Amino acid sequence: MAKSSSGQAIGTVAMRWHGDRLELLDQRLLPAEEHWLVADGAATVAQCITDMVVRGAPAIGISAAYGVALAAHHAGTADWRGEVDRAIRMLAESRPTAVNLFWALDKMQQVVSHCGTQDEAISRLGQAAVRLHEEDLAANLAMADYGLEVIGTEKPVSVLTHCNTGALATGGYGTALGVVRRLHEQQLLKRVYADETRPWLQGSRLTAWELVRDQIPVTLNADGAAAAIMAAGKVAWVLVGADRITANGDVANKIGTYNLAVLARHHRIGFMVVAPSSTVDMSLESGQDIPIEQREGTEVREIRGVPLAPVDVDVFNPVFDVTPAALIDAIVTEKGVVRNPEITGMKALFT
Ligand SMILES: CSC[C@H]1O[C@H](OP(=O)(O)O)[C@H](O)[C@@H]1O
Repeated sequence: MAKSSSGQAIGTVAMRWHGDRLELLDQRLLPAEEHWLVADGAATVAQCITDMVVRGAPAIGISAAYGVALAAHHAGTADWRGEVDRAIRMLAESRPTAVNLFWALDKMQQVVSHCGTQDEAISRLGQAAVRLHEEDLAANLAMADYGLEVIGTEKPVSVLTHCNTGALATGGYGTALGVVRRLHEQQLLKRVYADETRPWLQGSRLTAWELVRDQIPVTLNADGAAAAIMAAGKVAWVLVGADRITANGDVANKIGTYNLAVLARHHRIGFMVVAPSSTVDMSLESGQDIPIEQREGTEVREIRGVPLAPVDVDVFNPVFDVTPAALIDAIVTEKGVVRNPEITGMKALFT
């Protein structure tokens, strides 16, 4: 396994970087099977992103960065720069919503533009991808502390989460699930209620897997049970991640997040978005400008080939929705917290 800048092996529960290949835990098979795929080129990394072998906004950006490094490593010497440029374009086509992907590719483009030889590109792109990975992990840890500050340390709380925002989705600790881990470490977590998160089931298959594995108290619930959980006063906060945050503080996240924001406001429960600054897109004024990914209808009609609906029924399957800033109590980034983003937008932290 390749070494980080501190000389430590760089890897997480979901990805392992070796310099000439990237190993990815196939998240489509969890929790039943822990199977690793080996990506030895940018095309394989791009396909793994599209097919959601690896998913989660920060993890998408990190794996794409490694994909660019692989493109330099395996390029023919004649046109190595052209091959790297084509790899960047291919990776940019892999999924449309998580801005972390485009943020990471832009970082890698800047690095390669300063490289004169292929050897230099191989070395500097590999170092840049590792650095981007390490910085995301550091951001996770900083956000966990900010999230704890927002929630407070007076008494233990229970929270509700949606989708998966843990080590599987990031550089290795988690965004919203990083706050959960910090609460647990500080004996300030009573329980996590984890939405199963239809249709791809990131909650039941991934979040429950992570939390059970880490012995963090978790109760899995159907998405439709979230309202009853809130009405029963079982949770004090809803904690979610993000795939893109626009200048006015609107947030694109997993489909069903908007539902939770409306419910949380109705029940006077805190609604917190936790996302690194690589998720903030100041070039977009509001959430209506965010491209929302539509995926295949089979993801709703069936599970692993088992039909759950008539094979020819029409399906509406946007995999993200947009929560307006007015419904968000705090947006936690590694640079600090934006409280009541409806008032200031993100310009308080991002100029
Ligand atoms: C910290 S992960 C952020 C975000 O990404 C997930 O989407 P997907 O599983 O489709 O990649 C989900 O929206 C998470 O909240």
